[in-house]
Amino acid sequence: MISLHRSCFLNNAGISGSSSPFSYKLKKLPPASVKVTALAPNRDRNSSVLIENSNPLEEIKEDDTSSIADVDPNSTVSFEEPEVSYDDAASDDQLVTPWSLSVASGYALLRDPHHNKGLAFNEKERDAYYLRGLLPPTVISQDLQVKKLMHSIRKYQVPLQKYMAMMDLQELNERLFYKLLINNVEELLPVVYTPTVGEACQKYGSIFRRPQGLFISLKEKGKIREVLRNWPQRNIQVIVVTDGERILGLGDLGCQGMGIPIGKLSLYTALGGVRPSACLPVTIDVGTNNEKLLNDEFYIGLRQRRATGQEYAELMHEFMTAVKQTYGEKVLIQFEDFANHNAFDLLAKYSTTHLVFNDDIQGTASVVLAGLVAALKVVGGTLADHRFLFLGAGEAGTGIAELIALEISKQTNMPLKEARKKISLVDSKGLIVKSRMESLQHFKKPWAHDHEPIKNLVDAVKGIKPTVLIGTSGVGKTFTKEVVEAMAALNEKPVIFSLSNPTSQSECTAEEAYTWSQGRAIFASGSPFDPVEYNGRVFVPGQANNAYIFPGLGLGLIMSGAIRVHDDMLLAASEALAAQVTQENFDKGLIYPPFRNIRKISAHIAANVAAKAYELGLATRQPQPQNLVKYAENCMYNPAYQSYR
Ligand SMILES: NC(=O)C1=CN([C@@H]2O[C@H](COP(=O)(O)OP(=O)(O)OC[C@H]3O[C@@H](n4cnc5c(N)ncnc54)[C@H](OP(=O)(O)O)[C@@H]3O)[C@@H](O)[C@H]2O)C=CC1
Ligand SMILES: CC(=O)C(=O)O
Ligand SMILES: [Mg+2]
Repeated sequence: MISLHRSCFLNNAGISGSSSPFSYKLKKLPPASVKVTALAPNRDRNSSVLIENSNPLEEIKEDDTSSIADVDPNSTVSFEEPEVSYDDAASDDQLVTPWSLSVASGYALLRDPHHNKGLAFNEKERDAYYLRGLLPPTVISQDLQVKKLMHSIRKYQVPLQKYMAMMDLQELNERLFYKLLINNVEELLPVVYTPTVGEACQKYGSIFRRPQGLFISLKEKGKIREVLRNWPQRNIQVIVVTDGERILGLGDLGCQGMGIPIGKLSLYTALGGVRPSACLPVTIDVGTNNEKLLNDEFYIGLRQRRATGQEYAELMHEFMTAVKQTYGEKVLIQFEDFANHNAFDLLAKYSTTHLVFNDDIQGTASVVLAGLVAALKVVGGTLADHRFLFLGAGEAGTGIAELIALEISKQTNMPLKEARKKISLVDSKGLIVKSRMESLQHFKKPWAHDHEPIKNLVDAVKGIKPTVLIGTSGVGKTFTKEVVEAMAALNEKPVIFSLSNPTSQSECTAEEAYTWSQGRAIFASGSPFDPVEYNGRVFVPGQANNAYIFPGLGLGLIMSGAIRVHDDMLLAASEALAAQVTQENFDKGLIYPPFRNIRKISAHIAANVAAKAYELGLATRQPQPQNLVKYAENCMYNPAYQSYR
């Protein structure tokens, strides 16, 4: 018996030229004779790779379990016929082998999302791969397919329907999904990402169809390496992992948080060019404290309250260890949407042994710093000349605050402790001040300044007199008219960021920010808002979302073979992003470049991050490419269809 794996079938590099959906050259055999059963996926470790690898990012190891080079590429191959061809041929009391695999051709090829091209299969391919009759006679281009799909997606009125249509497409035809997303990124980002992904997570139990990532629950304790081996791809380069406890500003969604890693990784591919087969979404399920979900008959996760303490730590540790053992030291792990009582500790624990970063703490910090640096061109002064006030002192709030302080300290040689004094934070109990020190969580302590206690935000604005107000509270409508007016009374051009997601949790809307400040606010938000017309002028709000940063940051880490994430890399990412804002953008009120240029932006971010990795001696890919921007662009996955020989 032969074990087969589809990741080996095709070079995923997105290069033009021809390849075959078979990874070996089969002499023409009818589809039935190329059907095989596998003992279990990928247990055979003694193989090497047949296909030429032209993507510098695609490192195929000698012992890559996903290849089938032990099959003579020039021979006519006959495979053992499966005892049971189809699972549904078995009666209830018969045992079946659930992992029978078929080589992609004919009907199966049309159902293989990695190789399916639908009506774009040309005449030759239709002959070669037994597709005659399975498709109507028309052959159309990928561009026409994109046009047609956009047409149908635009017909849906309900965002969740658009989301489901996109997920269906991803499961049907992966390249078309990415082509569509890349070509229409500004229109489709709110569909596959915030705000719609939030609703999708809330309803994930009802809309769940097929697994798009790995669920690792307490039931899998002691078996996580086995679970990782069940995933069909081997050359994983990026993992986004959540435990679902703080999904956007929507709270604990347990196992249904899976929508977030899936969405983030779609952006790794579409925005950052990391190939889809290198991406692994993971949800760690330790239960949920969400009563509504626990009582929901359609809930798909463990029906128990969250495990904590040692039980939680042990599962996470087994996961982190298994990931490194399975994919090697250079696999990037992005922590996403963990609650802050775990997020900071996990980051501190694993940042010295693994290539990890926390997107909510560090990615967010990098994107916001970029927006602030760009905003200085409009409001004037240096970072050190400004005063910053945050509503929300959790992961995003303290993460951003720390990176701003670090940058001020670097720019001015001011001690970090001094730089922090320019930044104040308000949490659910009021301004963070020294007198609260004893009861503060550890990540808030550096922000406990000498100041009298203040209970509410308006009074904090009046007392601190900030030039910049940043919302990271996860609570909508907290930048009231009074708050925005207080900012506008203090500043000619108040900088106001409402970062909380999804839209329902935004501290204020773009319209509110512009209207209440009489069109003077420099505004950006975590979830997108439409342009606003105020007093005959159109303001285009920027989207201050870590989606600008993590795809390029990840690409830079991968392409340099970085082994650790360093704060200076976040500063490098931030600097590259800020440099992409043009005068034309500023003229429209934007402090971020438009997402439609995101692949170019990501290439610049990746190059800056990689350069920093080389400078810090943290890069292992040698020699350093001369032109890192070009190198980044060449590394990027291109979703154009490949021609099959
Ligand atoms: N735009 C972007 O790219 C990103 C946006 N976010 C968004 O930021 C929000 C917060 O995320 P995160 O920092 O991880 O969450 P955390 O839970 O870590 O922090 C939330 C903070 O807000 C405070 N808070 C809650 N309610 C209030 C209130 N009514 N008044 C004042 N403070 C309040 C909490 O106070 P206390 O500590 O007292 O409980 C806590 O300090 C989320 O909506 C998330 O979607 C996050 C990451 C990236
Ligand atoms: C954007 C993001 O990471 C969040 O809202 O959590
Ligand atoms: Mg997040």
